[in-house]
Amino acid sequence: MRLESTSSSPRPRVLSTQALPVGTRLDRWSVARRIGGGGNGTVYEVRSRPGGRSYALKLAHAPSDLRFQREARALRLLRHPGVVRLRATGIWHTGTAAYPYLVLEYVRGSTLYDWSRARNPTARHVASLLAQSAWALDAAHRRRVLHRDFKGDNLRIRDDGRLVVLDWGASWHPEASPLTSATRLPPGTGPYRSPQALLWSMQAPRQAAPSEHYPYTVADDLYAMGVTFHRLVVEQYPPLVLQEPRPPLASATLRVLNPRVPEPLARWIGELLAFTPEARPASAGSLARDVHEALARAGPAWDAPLFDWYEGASTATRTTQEENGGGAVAPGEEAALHSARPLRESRVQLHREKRWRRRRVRSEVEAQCTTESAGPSAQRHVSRRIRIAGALSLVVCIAGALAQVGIPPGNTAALPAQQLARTEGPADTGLPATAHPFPIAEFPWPADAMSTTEPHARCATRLHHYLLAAFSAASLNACSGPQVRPGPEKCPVEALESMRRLELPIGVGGFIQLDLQQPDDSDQTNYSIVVSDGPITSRLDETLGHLPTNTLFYGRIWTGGERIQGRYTRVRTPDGSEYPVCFVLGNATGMPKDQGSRPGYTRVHPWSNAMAVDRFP
Ligand SMILES: Nc1ncnc2c1ncn2[C@@H]1O[C@H](COP(=O)(O)OP(=O)(O)OP(=O)(O)O)[C@@H](O)[C@H]1O
Repeated sequence: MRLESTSSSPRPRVLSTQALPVGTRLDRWSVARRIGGGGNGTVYEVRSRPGGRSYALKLAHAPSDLRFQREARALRLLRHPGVVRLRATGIWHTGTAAYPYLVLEYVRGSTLYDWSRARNPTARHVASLLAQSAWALDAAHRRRVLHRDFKGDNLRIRDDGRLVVLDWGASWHPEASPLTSATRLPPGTGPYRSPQALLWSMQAPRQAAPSEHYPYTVADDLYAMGVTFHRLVVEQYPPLVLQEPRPPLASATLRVLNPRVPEPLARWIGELLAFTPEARPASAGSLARDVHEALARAGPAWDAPLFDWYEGASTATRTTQEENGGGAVAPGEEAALHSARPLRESRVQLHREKRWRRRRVRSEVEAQCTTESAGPSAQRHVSRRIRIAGALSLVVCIAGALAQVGIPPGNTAALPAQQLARTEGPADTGLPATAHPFPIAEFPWPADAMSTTEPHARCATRLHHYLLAAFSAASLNACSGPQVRPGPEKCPVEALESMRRLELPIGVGGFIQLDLQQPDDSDQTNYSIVVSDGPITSRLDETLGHLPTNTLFYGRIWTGGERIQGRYTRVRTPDGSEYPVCFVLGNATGMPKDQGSRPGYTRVHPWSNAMAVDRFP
């Protein structure tokens, strides 16, 4: 890889890996600005072409830094909305040194503590973030990945309130390359270390062999989470404890420091900070579920700002943020008008988007239901004899399908609609029906739109919906099973033209939520949803060319082969504009099926990529 200038202007002079000049090129990535630096690397905002999408490129300070390899491997194991996504890796060769780098999704927003200072959050906000970070850690722990440097500085809060865990360079996972460390404690940050880690490091020089390392566990990550949220709600670290305190650090103590912290929130934090690992929550997931359930019942006390420094602000000190309902700010931290305005605008935009989603998603479901129930006119006027034949086929199909999923045909009447839905609902996973990775108040999708169990107002019930769909399929296909994907096809000229105008070059890929009609439970269990042949609506989860986040992709999937194939031919942006496009699901070879798939029952990860193509394979 060469280091070069982006233009014909003189090549930028590189002074240090920690201060690359704007315009420096690392492979195809061009530096747009320096975001910040940590102990091991410097993070730059980069683009692969002018005006293109931003990424965060993290360049190692030390040549051949093994942490980068470790971070890349951990991130490849984790695909979760609460975990920063890895786009690419590379090595910058300069002189005789080779500096590894990672290209990550660029997470707009601010770090947890900055976010809190600028916003004076409510207990509900904080609990929502506690649940989100717990879901993200739980997803990692299920994959046997330990973060080992969990702290507020490594959490970024997006503008829409979603939390992303960054900096997995210190993480541990079964295939991690070993990090040599003089201290023998894993890399991490002092105040976030558990009492066990501190005690071990104090005693280790006498007791342990030089090669012995501290046995870091899930309980250490949970303790670090407790420290993070303790600092967040009382603006100080918890006391250093090296022997079990009597009485234990009670939630009451925390509430003395900040009486606005509701008892359950103080209790959760207290439990995370329990001296003995056994007294901490059994898992990050169990904590997340508790928080989520409590939030669903939380009263108005949870909606008051957590800090009182905003109270009593005279109108003279009120800022644009306050005037526009954006919440108060700390004395001395009032946002200047020039930054308050974008803040306000982004909030207004968020509201608009929420409203749009509510309408759009509803109309989406309605449209699909209407199409399926009404069907093409040929079907509507189908003769009585064909209906009878169709009904008979339907019975055979349902019996066949039930046999495939192991449900005795005689029991269909007793089946709740949820069990006939395509997704495995929380009941299948042993989770409470209310469980969701993001508390309802914070998750940008309306609960009704994402639910597979709630019948839609105009779509009688899921059962009805599926019966109608099955009836249509049975009538038309005579129970033909998975449909055959059509052969290769050129992308129509108008689609190529609109992709050119939308700056979607062939080969560019975007991150999508595969099936809009299924809840995003990706972090709860085994990362799978169940899909079947037919139309599909996916949601773009990032900006791609001129397509904004939340653009809908309309297409069709086929599940009959080794891999799932999908073609998208139309997109609709949040402002309602539609464009013809040609995108495939995954890449030219499709998308892998998850374990447990069998004919007629295809499990997949709920998140995937869609790639622009000039011909469908
Ligand atoms: N993907 C990202 N998107 C946006 N900002 C990011 C991203 N990754 C890191 N940053 C920001 O870049 C800055 C430096 O990152 P970071 O501290 O993680 O570097 P580091 O070398 O890993 O630090 P350390 O290992 O010492 O914690 C921080 O402000 C962080 O919030």
